[in-house]
Amino acid sequence: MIIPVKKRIQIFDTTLRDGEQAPGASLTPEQKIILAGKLADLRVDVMEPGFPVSSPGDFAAVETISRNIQGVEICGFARAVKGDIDAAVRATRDAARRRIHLFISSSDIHLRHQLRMSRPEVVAVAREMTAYARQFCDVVEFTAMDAARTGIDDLIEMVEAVIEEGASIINLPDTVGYALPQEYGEMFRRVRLGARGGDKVIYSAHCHNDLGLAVANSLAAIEGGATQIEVTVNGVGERTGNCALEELVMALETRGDSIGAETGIVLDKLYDTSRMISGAMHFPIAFNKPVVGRNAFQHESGIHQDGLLKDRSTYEIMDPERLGIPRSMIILGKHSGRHALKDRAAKYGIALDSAELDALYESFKETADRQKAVSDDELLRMVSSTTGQQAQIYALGEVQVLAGSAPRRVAAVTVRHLQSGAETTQTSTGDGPLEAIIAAIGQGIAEDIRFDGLELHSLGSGGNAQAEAAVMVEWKDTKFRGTAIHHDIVMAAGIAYIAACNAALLSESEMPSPGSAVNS
Ligand SMILES: CC(=O)SCCNC(=O)CCNC(=O)[C@H](O)C(C)(C)COP(=O)(O)OP(=O)(O)OC[C@H]1O[C@@H](n2cnc3c(N)ncnc32)[C@H](O)[C@@H]1OP(=O)(O)O
Ligand SMILES: CC(C)C(=O)C(=O)O
Repeated sequence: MIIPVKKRIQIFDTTLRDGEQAPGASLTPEQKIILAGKLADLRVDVMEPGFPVSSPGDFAAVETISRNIQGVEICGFARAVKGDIDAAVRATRDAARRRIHLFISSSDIHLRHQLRMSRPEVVAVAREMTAYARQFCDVVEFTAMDAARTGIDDLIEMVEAVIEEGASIINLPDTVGYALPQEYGEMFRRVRLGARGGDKVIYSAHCHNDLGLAVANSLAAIEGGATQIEVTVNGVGERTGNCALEELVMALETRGDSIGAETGIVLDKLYDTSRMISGAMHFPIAFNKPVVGRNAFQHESGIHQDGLLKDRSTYEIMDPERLGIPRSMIILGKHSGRHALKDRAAKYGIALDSAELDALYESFKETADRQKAVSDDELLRMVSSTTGQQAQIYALGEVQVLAGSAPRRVAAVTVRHLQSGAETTQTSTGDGPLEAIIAAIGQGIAEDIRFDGLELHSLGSGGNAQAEAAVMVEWKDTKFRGTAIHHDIVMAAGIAYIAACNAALLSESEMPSPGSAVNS
């Protein structure tokens, strides 16, 4: 069998430059330095950590990243202005591999209204500044800003001029997210074939998402001959953002057979990197965001759940574990069916015959009709009341939490061991109320179960708002998860913690094997 060779696409990450230009996304130099390390671990090929002339902080960030981050080419961004180029050259001086990225507009709209220069003047500046940058740096990337709205002959004229002066990477951006895939790909083909020297340079695409086409346009550029794609993590960037790194990478990974291209990105770091960028920028990730959104691998509909339980490929085109996402998740809610209920109960070691399952299903649907989702804890209580089977080992009794301006928060909880009837009351403190309740419950659980993390989401808003908590624990080298929903965020976390401990302990019970360790 002949395996076709895939084109290697260079990933040029501009999260810390164009990504940071999104209103509200500004990062401190310290944050940029940490995030640059994460991007290097992700193995982006080129990193643009800032715009050195734009502020002393950005200069310092690019300078420190150039000195300390290894294994990635560092790019200094500059207008076609000597002062910008000088700053970019100085800031990237200590990088093991570097490039200067300079840009000037090419479209009539920008020439007339922004630069207020004639075309011959702009081409002359592009030429002169490319030659100037080449004096200091062997690798110069030139961007014809607003290329996608530029007449093809004008674009070719500018590209030929900068190639003559030594630019070896030509970026043709869709600066305002205006292009359609077919025309964007065609622009690359025409410049590549039409410009003198156009066959000797690397082509780069840089797409904005104003019409939701940034990824599609980037893929079209690859078809048109681009071998470098400029991206940002989570698609952050000016206005509606840039081509999202994780979406482009996974499109190539999933459909590389058809596109014939691949990247060097370390897939299992995608999710963590996405969360770090989201946290640092304070930009939440939409639930339905491709690849890294909360719902990307969560399923609530019975028919989909049934298919997934039989074989994941029925409704998932990517394997979440390859992306560093723990697993696909089955969420129990009003659209769920018997297969999912039976499977969830089995994961807690509870076998249900068909009459018990029918009774549970009826009670479940009544509850699910009134709320967004049904937590494991609620399900286990329904199992106990509908089947008489003891489906819980521990239960949370009285809870009191003191929060306020005092430096430490205090929690007192009663934990009941349902089988023995034993009860213990524990008190603990923490920097926040969540930390305090988690510590107090941990003291009340006799077994050595390690708390391994908490996720909180808000369900709804206003008077109906509820908190959904998911707690991960580790028991005998295996991870377990418990979820709970409550109007009180602290209670949601506490109940979810107990549910996770129950999941761990029930996995060892006499009842039939709970199947896979990390339960859905
Ligand atoms: C599509 C993009 O993402 S482009 C990058 C956009 N990013 C940013 O602007 C973020 C950082 N920017 C900044 O900190 C500031 O805008 C600076 C430091 C770059 C410039 O600040 P100022 O000198 O005060 O100029 P200001 O931003 O108000 O105006 C931009 C000037 O640059 C000119 N200009 C814009 N692009 C270019 C270019 N590629 N090459 C040369 N000149 C340019 C404009 O015509 C304008 O010139 P004018 O003063 O003669 O009218
Ligand atoms: C200047 C280039 C690289 C850019 O950010 C754009 O065109 O959006």
